[in-house]
Amino acid sequence: MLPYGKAYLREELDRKVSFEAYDEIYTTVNRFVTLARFEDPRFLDRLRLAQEAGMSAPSEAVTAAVGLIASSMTAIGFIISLSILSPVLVSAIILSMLPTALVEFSLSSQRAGILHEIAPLRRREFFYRDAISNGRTAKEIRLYGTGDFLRQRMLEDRQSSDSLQRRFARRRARFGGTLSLAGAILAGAALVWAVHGARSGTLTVGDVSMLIAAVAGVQHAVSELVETAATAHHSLLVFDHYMSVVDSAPDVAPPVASRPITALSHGIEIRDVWFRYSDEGPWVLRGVNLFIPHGRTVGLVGKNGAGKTTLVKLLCRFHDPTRGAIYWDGTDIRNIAPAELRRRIGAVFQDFTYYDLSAAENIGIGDVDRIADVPRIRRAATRAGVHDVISGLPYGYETLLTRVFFDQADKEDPRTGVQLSGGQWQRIALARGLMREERDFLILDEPTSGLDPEAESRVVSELTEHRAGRTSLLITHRLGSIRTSDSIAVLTAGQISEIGTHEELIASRGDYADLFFMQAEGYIGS
Ligand SMILES: Nc1ncnc2c1ncn2[C@@H]1O[C@H](COP(=O)(O)OP(=O)(O)OP(=O)(O)O)[C@@H](O)[C@H]1O
Repeated sequence: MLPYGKAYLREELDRKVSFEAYDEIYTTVNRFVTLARFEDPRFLDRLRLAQEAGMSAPSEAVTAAVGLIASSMTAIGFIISLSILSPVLVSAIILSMLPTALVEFSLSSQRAGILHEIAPLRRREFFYRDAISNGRTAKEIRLYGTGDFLRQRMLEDRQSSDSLQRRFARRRARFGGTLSLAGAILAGAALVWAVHGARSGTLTVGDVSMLIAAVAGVQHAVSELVETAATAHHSLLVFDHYMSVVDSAPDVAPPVASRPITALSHGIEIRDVWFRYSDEGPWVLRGVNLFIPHGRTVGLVGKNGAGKTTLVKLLCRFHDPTRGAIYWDGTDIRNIAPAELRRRIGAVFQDFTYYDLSAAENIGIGDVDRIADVPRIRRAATRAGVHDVISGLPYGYETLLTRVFFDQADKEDPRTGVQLSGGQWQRIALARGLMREERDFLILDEPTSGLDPEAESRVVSELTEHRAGRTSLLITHRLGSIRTSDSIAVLTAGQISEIGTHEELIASRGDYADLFFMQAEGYIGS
């Protein structure tokens, strides 16, 4: 009864500690305001270690602490009984354990170091594993026949991490073997001494048998004590990775002068903004100046890699400008709490997210406070031209947009989840961005790139109507859908090279006009 009760309590303690650690780590990750840490491989390695440590290290440390108390008590008991017979032998045994202790502690540090070393390998291994077994990559993998290539890469990484661990295991076995041999020699010497004592009459036969038992007992108890202490040491070292993540400093400096954000009334000004992703990297934005007046739509066009999406990231404050600043009605956005700023922005990103959730949740998540606001969700879906598609799904808005999960209620129903087409998904993402009806600033980064011409024309006219009187930034390569913008800016290699209305830019015969006519020719022929 008692062992079962003890095991239950231990497991319950493990569950509670792991749950808290699990919660804390993801709460910390959610607190990161910018994308910088998510783009830093060193941080991602630490996060992976912290995730593992958060799961195992707390319970290991608890086990080790409990074990430490138990083995200390056993060791003390044996030491007392042996010291009655031979205090010198006790001292010799304890001294002989010192090298073991030093070696064990050094090995536990090395083991923690190896975990750090293999973290990038493990992360890559997970990437390959996920790519091979993920429904979203299955098409390409099959078409290009890359399954074995990825599996090979995965196994290579696994072999590299295995070989690091094997090297450590061998070192440990070598040291452990040598120390055990030294212990056996010491125990042998004690036996010889005891036999000699019995012969000379200083020890009785009873003393000899007790001495043999006590030497073995002390050696076992002390080595267990050392091993448990080393395990605790290792758990603490690993736990350090966890602590370094949960204690991470905020990823943006607190505002110099925090200002409350007010409804946009004048406009958003990007003033001499320079940006590069790292100190060594090339400049992506090189002194961008752009004003987005309140109530107007500014279109932004430019070649691939010109820096359009980067500018969007700065507007949402996923990164801060390296030089220059962005002003919201004259207030530097670095002086506005990021969450407040983002509450006023609605956005549709080029690389939007596919959530394995229902259609309603996939849209409602655009304004999580209104995730249950069905009329608003339907309105957003209608504007994005996806209402009819959703209405035709087996469970309408409640249909899961994934074949990865079962909805408990429909476990037996093959219609439980559906897969949408690329363009339908894009309209879902657009609806998500339109959930924030009263937001001040709408950013649309390639919102119609995957739509068929009919859907595009419908969505463009819906969006034009929706944008009227609202402040928005529209980025697209489809110049036909940008011509109704109040003004259009051309971004060339990180700088605004042209700005004006569609008519002005066509008349000036610059890059925009070239791009526009090139596209138009593609449709009507030359
Ligand atoms: N996270 C990143 N780290 C480093 N460089 C990046 C990162 N994201 C983008 N870049 C680089 O910044 C430059 C601008 O990229 P950006 O995505 O802003 O271009 P874009 O104008 O939106 O292009 P597209 O029309 O292809 O979407 C590119 O050279 C790209 O390689």
